[in-house]
Amino acid sequence: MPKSRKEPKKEVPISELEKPTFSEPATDELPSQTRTKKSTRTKAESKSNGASTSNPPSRPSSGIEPQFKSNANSKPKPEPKPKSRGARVLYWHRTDLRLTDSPSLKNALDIEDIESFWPIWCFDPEYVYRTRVGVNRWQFLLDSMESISEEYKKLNGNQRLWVLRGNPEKVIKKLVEEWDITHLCFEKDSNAYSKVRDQKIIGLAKDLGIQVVMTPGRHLYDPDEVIKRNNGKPTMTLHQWQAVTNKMGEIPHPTPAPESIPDPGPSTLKNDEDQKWGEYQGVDMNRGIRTGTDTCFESITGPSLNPFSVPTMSQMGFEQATTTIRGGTSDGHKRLDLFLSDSDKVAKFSKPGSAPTSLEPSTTLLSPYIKFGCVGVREIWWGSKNVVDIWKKKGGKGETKEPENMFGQLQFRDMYACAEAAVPHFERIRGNPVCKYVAWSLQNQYDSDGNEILPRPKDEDEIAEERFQAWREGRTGFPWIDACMRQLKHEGWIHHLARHSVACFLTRGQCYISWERGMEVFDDWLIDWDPASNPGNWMWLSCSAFFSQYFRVYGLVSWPQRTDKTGALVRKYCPELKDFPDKYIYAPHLAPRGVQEKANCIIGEDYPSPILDEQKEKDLCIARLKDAFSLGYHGNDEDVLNGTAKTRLKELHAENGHTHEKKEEEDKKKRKRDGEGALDKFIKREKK
Ligand SMILES: Cc1cc2nc3c(=O)[nH]c(=O)nc-3n(C[C@H](O)[C@H](O)[C@H](O)COP(=O)(O)OP(=O)(O)OC[C@H]3O[C@@H](n4cnc5c(N)ncnc54)[C@H](O)[C@@H]3O)c2cc1C
Repeated sequence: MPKSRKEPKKEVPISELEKPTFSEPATDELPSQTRTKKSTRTKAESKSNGASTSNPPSRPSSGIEPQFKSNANSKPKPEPKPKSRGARVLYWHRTDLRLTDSPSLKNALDIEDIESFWPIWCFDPEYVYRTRVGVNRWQFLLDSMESISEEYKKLNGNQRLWVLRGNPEKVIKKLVEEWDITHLCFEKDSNAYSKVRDQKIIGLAKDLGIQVVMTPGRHLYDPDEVIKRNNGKPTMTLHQWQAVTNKMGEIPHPTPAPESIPDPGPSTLKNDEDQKWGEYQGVDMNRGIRTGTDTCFESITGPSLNPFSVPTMSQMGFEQATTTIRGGTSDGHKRLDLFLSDSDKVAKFSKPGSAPTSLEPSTTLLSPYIKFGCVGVREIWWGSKNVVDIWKKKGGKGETKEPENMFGQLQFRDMYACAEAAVPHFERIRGNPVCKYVAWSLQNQYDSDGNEILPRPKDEDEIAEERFQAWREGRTGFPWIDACMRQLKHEGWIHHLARHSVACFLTRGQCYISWERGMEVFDDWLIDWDPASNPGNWMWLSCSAFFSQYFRVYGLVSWPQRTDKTGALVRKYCPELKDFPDKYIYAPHLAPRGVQEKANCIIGEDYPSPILDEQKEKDLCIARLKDAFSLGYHGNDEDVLNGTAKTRLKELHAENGHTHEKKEEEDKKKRKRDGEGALDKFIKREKK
């Protein structure tokens, strides 16, 4: 019997948090503060920097004195400070793994009279087990954590990224109690999951009597503010987003990176032996890539020989990554600098004009660095703006405009964020008010309580299931699709227009399979996966929302040929086809047997025959989408929720002859009319 998906997070009973503890030996000698920032900013000024704060600081009475030890180079040991004076700040890195362009970090460092400061990362078992993340994204995250840790060390030899393991509520409670925390600061996120989590954290902070400073900074404008100004509605077009944000003033300039970081306070934590830091009840969504034992959660601080360290892939039980794209704020900034160093490229950046077929990325490849907050969006925006302004001053002409230029790209990202934050169930069809209803094959199924049924029951549509697997594994028999899917799996990134191609093919182009299934594969494999951009773009490509020209379908041969007639990407990712002549590289099944033999690749044996008839399926898909648009259902309509919409739509397809059977019949008639087979044609031609 398939089980229903567990709803997020189980509350941890307080009793469990208060079990007896034992002490772990101290590992670090802590020097005195190298910098205690005395901010002259008032609280009102801090707020005007976008931060929202909760609860005035009130010192928790844990009875633990701050531990200050002298620096080897410094003079006499300072007297231990009496409690309840300076601020003891936890800076919680979640969506930002950078020091530059971080209004949130700036607000944290601007807190008056900082006594101790810990930049932390909290590995949440919910994230580690419940979220689909492939090996390449894991590796990218770990790289990015290492990279920011190095940046902290450069600013203050006593600092690092303090990596903790466990449910954030449990971990934060423990840190507040043991490290005597007064402030918890983090970058605000606006997506549905983060909001629920943040409310819990804010409630916890209130109970613990600490102040929360939550600052937006992940987008050009705070999505919640944009939605508020849009009367609570999502922005469903770039034009809508621009109309609202045009009245919100200039995009803020990036805040400078800090020049120094205060010292941390104590660097030890008691390990509660019986505390289950990795407690999680549900399906491990990453079990497919977890080939080893996960030792990440054995204690809150990680391995005793290297406490608070960034875990390795093997400590998390994961296989090695395959991607060549490595994470980190340092690499991200190198990539940004490289882009900005070519002013012509920046000024004339044109997304539709870039090549999905090129072996080296023809766009910036900044998306994974933006996703993990290794690079700030305002740095890209203002960096590009300055370059274009100087270029124009020097006489440059013919710059590209929105939406195809770099500014348009960043705006699209914000537009999706402002849609996701305002739309319930943005990541699925059922219950999603902006998603048009199409009777796709392999849609998610739900039990009577509305919970998704997982693991998925076998779908009755076996052909669709086979097509889906072939698409996922890059063996559709269409080299362009297969090369893109294999590149995606291997590298965790493909060009935007390659994503268009594979998404269109899977959904409204040919396969007629639910975008939810394709989105899930991207959830697994993309290193730049984003909870707004991924479902948003899948809805766009499947004409479920944002875009509706369902009759415009990407050709499986003509489209890649537009930018590369030689098929370089196919030759790289489908090496079995590498010796085909250019003429057949995107359609090797059309090559005569002799050509196949010469290329050492027989279609149907060494490389699959096409899984479907491109044109026939395209016609059928367009016809069905037309039917769906005529009924005009959306994911939250009662008829969709109770299943009537699916039945009505299927009846309409049958009435209009938009079924495989009818199409087959028509084709047969047509063949008869035109003459069947090669011989008939030959006779006809002779008669002429
Ligand atoms: C089906 C599908 C799924 C996608 N899933 C994601 C995703 O999970 N995460 C993600 O970041 N992008 C996603 N995209 C959007 C886009 O493909 C990538 O942002 C882009 O290809 C990243 O490459 P780049 O950094 O070189 O982009 P560039 O062209 O250099 O653009 C710069 C930045 O602008 C933003 N951007 C550009 N286009 C888009 C867009 N259409 N939507 C949202 N942001 C955009 C990205 O942050 C990108 O890094 C998806 C697109 C499709 C068609």
